[in-house]
Amino acid sequence: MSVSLTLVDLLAFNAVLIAAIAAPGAALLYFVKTTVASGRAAGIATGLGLGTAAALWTLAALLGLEAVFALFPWTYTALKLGGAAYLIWIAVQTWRHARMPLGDAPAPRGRAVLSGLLLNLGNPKSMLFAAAVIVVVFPQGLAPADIAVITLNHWLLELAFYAGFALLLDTGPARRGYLRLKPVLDRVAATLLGALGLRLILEK
Ligand SMILES: NC(=[NH2+])NCCC[C@H](N)C(=O)O
Repeated sequence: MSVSLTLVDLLAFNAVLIAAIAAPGAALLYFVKTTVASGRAAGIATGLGLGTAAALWTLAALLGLEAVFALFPWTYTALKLGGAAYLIWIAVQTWRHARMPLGDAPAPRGRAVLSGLLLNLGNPKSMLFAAAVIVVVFPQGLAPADIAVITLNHWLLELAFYAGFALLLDTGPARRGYLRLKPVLDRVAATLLGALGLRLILEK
């Protein structure tokens, strides 16, 4: 027999999720950098990619797919190494372009969506995190409709968070400050992204 999802369950899930999205990490750093450098449309597109990947990890966890990681640990390792390589690649590109002025042409949005998607798909910890939260927050035996509601809720929350944050960040002073300090800020961002990539490789 399936039990039903309550509003309280969803609110609890959303509270944990907001804390996770807002916690500083590679995704947040990349989102902030893209928004300040390329504007709100590019930021929102990046958030769309990040949020879609994160919601897919939650869907996977709701379907119990973390068992795949337990059965075939190499799938986890492969995803993690792919994610790490991608982060390090972004870090190298960011470092190399640090001294270049920003072009007037805004970054293509399709690319921003794809970057966000790849960045969070290469973070298999997302699924383990979602699985752990789901076990605590939701009752056992969710119906397919509940699974759809939770996934859609997660996706919309991600979009709302990144869109709202992009609007807050994309201001004249933030952009002028960034442009003035671009060579330094890009290298700091590149170093942090590279370090996060290395940490992914080294951690158990
Ligand atoms: N729901 C998410 N967007 N999760 C991934 C992001 C985790 C963390 N905020 C980071 O910046 O790396």
